[in-house]
Amino acid sequence: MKGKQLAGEKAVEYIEDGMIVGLGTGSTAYYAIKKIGELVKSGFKIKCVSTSTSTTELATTLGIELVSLNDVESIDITIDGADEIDKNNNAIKGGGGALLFEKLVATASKKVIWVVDSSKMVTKLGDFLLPIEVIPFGAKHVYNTLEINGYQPKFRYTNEMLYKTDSNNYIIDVNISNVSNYLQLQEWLDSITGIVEHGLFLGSADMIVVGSEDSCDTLFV
Ligand SMILES: O=C[C@H](O)[C@H](O)[C@H](O)COP(=O)(O)O
Repeated sequence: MKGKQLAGEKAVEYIEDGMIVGLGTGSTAYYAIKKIGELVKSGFKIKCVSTSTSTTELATTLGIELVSLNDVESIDITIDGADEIDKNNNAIKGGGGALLFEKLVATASKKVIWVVDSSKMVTKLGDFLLPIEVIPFGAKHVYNTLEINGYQPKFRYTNEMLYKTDSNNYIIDVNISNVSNYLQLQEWLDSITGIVEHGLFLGSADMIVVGSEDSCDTLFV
């Protein structure tokens, strides 16, 4: 827990007064958002774009001004978590189901900082299942395609109900531990009708802040 806090809070040091800031989702981004709340209380004038309803709720309680992604030209800096990051700066994201908005916000950002504890840094992606967001219509057919191709798909459930994203889509989690060419996998997933987005974020961060028990390292990538 300490590593997440150290990383989340460290990344906030890169925010300057007047910036437009992308707010990630999850238990590490949580610490960054709390710290941003303190900046706002101290007088910083920043506007933020949220990546999920849970982040919107947190930011609102902290008095952070939120704007729609549609209402900004670009985002100066985004701070977001990740589920796994390999040595080539490729990540799996979406454990919390926010991958679609997170990818849209990251794409619109001039600088992206991933904040993680050291357990998220891996040699190879794939211990964590890759989340794939699919529209409900025909979702079983997308599932079948993933299954036939060996990805051991699992529909995500919460409280015994199919999990629904903020866009009311389903998540299918797949096993990519046998994959070595992520670019090829990305291209293939992007080509499947019914897949809205997936949690492969290939080389899309500018900086990674890795927290451990008592310190954190900043990697510029
Ligand atoms: O959908 C959720 C996001 O991609 C999170 O940033 C990711 O799952 C990491 O979350 P946490 O910091 O809670 O481990």
